[in-house]
Amino acid sequence: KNTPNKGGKLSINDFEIGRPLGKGKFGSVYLARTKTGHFHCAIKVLFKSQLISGGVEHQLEREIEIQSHLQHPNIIRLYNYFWDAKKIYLILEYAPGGEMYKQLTTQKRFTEAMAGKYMYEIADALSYCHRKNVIHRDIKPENLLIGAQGELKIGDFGWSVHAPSNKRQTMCGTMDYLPPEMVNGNSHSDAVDLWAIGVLCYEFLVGKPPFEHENQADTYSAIKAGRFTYPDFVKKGARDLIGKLLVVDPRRRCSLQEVKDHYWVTSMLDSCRRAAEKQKAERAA
Ligand SMILES: CC(C)n1nc(-c2ccc(NC(=O)/C=C/C(=O)c3ccc(F)c(C(F)(F)F)c3)cc2)c2c(N)ncnc21
Repeated sequence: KNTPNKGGKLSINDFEIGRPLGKGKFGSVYLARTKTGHFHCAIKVLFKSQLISGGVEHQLEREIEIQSHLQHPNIIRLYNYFWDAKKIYLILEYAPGGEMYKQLTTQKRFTEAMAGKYMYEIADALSYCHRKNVIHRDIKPENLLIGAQGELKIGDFGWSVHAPSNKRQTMCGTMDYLPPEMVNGNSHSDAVDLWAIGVLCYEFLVGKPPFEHENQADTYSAIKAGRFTYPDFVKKGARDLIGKLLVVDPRRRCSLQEVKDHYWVTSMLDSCRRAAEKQKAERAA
């Protein structure tokens, strides 16, 4: 396949750079394509100066190695990387659907069918990561993208070096997605991802996160108490799933497999598939 060759001496000269797709804290992301074969990708340019503060170079390289071995339909692929004197270039799978949070902002909130499908996709991607001993993917709408078929893609922006996404005012350094064990400064396990997708499911359906309050202190105490309410339009199935994820005791949260097998998620997946079949039949007709 004409993807950038692995391990070969790749350089920025092998690519034609297109329009900027956006700016992260550690650098910008551009649409690009390989000169030979016109393979479309996204290139994230990171400034070494901002990344490497004293000998974390090998840690970065090891972590990028881990990330480049993650291959899942709901995780943005890191195809390759290289650097020159000043910059690190990440060659990434391009997500034509753009940012999930922009969709959420324009649509205000997602239908149950979309929210359920996204919950299946993110649970599938995270169980893949956990099997590979990768946790703490920074799960929030800011780090999620949409692929060519409208599928959810986890795009990690500077995975180990958290680039606080300066996308939304409230999101900058937000703690809306922090679980109680982290608010209390306890150690955390992959159960933080379970809490985060509970917050995500709520935000997909309601349009704002469950513990959002005017001031941080109220948000903290609501998170620690696991205290939140549902608007009337949130139906029983969704409440059942969210209620099994937003559990203060990390050991009592339901597993990713239980999310994928949850009756609300499977019924929403079926309705999405039926709708897609119907659309395909109409197009074919
Ligand atoms: C602007 C817009 C919204 N945008 N942004 C993307 C995009 C998607 C994924 C990424 N992924 C990463 O950054 C991954 C980083 C690492 O795995 C990593 C691991 C260890 C490290 F030390 C490091 C290091 F940074 F510290 F080196 C990194 C980045 C941008 C995107 C896209 N793919 N398609 C369309 N639009 C897109």
